[in-house]
Amino acid sequence: MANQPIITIKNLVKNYGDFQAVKGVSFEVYEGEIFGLLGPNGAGKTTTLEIIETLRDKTSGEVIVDGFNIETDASEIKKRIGVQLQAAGYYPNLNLSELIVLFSGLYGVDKTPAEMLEKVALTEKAKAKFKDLSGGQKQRFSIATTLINNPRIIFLDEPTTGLDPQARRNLWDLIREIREAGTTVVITTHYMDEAEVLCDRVAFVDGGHIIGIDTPDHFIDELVSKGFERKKQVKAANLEDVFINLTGKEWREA
Ligand SMILES: Nc1ncnc2c1ncn2[C@@H]1O[C@H](COP(=O)(O)OP(=O)(O)OP(=O)(O)O)[C@@H](O)[C@H]1O
Repeated sequence: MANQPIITIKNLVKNYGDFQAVKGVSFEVYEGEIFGLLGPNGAGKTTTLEIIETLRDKTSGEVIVDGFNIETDASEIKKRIGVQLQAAGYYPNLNLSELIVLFSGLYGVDKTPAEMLEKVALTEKAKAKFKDLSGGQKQRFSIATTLINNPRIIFLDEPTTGLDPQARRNLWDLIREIREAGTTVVITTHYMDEAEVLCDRVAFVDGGHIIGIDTPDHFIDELVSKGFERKKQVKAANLEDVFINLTGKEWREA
């Protein structure tokens, strides 16, 4: 089946005063894929995402999301996407169930806390406050809130930063499940091992430009075909494997 673009970006530019953070980037995200935006700090990833999410104005260029133009149909785009809130958005006196009810009301949809919390393995935490969750649980809850409006696309900005290896792997499974259920996922991460196992395609962003876009496999094969060799002998396992092996595969923070 041909790849169907669900996001199309053409010549996107963002200036902050005299500084050009995004310098004319063009790319497509295909329907049903996990698409990664990778690159060093300050490369322009978050700025690009926030423009697509309708949270930030562009300076110039064209952004089409699920057939809608960001200039004329931002409200249609908002209905079709799920965006993670900053932690400050979770009213401290409400528990997870109450927060789901609140967000469902804001979106005008009829979602029960039980069904949303079950999706992210937080059923047991229905009465807990957001601030009392572990790092992994906070991320899972925040992903649950992106799904309330049945979005066509969700955007996850560094969702696994600061998580332990088990919580990280658990989040990968959750993200894969969301994709399997038909939602396109756009993610940023600084962990290349994560991008390699999770993303169908990745774009490398540097200095406001896209400097490469392909599947992780193609990027790696191309580098190897140019004669690249790792300096150090790679062992059959790494320290993360040791961590998982010693502490057990089950994550404990459910
Ligand atoms: N509101 C703003 N005003 C001025 N400059 C900004 C603003 N927001 C971001 N920038 C600058 O734009 C550039 C791109 O920032 P952006 O946050 O998009 O990068 P990023 O790739 O997401 O980085 P990180 O990996 O650190 O999250 C940086 O140089 C940043 O300092």
